[in-house]
Amino acid sequence: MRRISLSRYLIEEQREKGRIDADLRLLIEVVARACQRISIAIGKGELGGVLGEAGSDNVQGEAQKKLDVLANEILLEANEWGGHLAAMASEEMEEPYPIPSRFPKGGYLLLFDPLDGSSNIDVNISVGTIFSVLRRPEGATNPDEADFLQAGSEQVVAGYALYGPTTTLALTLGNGVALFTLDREQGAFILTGENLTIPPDTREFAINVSNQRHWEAPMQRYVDDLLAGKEGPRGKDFNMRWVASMVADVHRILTRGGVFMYPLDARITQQGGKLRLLYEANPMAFIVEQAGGAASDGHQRILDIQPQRLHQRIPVVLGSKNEVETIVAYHRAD
Ligand SMILES: O=P(O)(O)OC[C@H]1O[C@](O)(COP(=O)(O)O)[C@@H](O)[C@@H]1O
Ligand SMILES: [Mg+2]
Ligand SMILES: [Mg+2]
Repeated sequence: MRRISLSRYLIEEQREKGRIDADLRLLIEVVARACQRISIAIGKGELGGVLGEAGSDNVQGEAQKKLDVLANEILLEANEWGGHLAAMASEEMEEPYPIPSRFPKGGYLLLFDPLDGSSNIDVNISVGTIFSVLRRPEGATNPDEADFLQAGSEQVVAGYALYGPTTTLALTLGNGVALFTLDREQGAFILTGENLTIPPDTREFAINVSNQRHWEAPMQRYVDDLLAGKEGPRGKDFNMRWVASMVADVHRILTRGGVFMYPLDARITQQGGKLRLLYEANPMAFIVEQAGGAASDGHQRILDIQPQRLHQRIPVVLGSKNEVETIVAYHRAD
């Protein structure tokens, strides 16, 4: 079997297929290397002193874990000097991070959720990193918040690393989704899947049902109908999974189908939802669509939403296409 490393895959994408330029190739390589470092830190767990609270809050008022802070620093440090970026934005930082003036600047913007699934860190359950790449708008030499407010359909690259029993990297350059597995001995990501495809139909859903009483009526009705199984209006039994790490739940869907939902909740109406549009919903929506799935906020395609704020949150429904369409139909009927 041909062993294709991420580096070789990217060089072929650049040289033979002309899909990416040298800066984008460097950017993806650097992010992947940062994810390897994060994977190593997570693997050390208690022995590396990386578990527990950092003792600070992020911009969303959430208590930061040591690993939230560490993963953020690793990504910033790895990406600031290569000359491929104009600025970065992170779930963990209030303002965009400008490239320090001592380094050259490039034509791309990088956005990330450095550590997704924070509540799972201390209990040794899979967590991840999610990233998204946009073009720097023309003339934006020192990009500010407004320059990051681009619809998800403008993303040029999106991906995630999943730190599970194995560390995997899912990547889309806008032409399907490829999957890489970290070879820990070699220190390299190796191609282990191409053109990942999410089956259009499913019998598996992922949602935090403990919030049911706070959801809007269409979502309550939909989940009631799933739980009614064979005897209910759907006429079939459904299985449920909820890792509480979006990366892990989305990865399962990419592997065997399913639908993932984090709906609006009466307690968080003000903030618009739980998940972040720019760091979580958009990159995952891009990946899922590239694998033949769909992603909606219940009413419209996530990738069409024009962001208003850097840390905007939205409801998320994504996964198997026909099931996402069914959920949208429940919302339409309301
Ligand atoms: O704890 P809950 O309410 O089930 O929420 C779980 C969701 O929150 C998240 O952990 C939010 O992401 P962060 O850990 O990056 O804040 C998602 O990964 C996950 O799907
Ligand atoms: Mg997250
Ligand atoms: Mg996070």
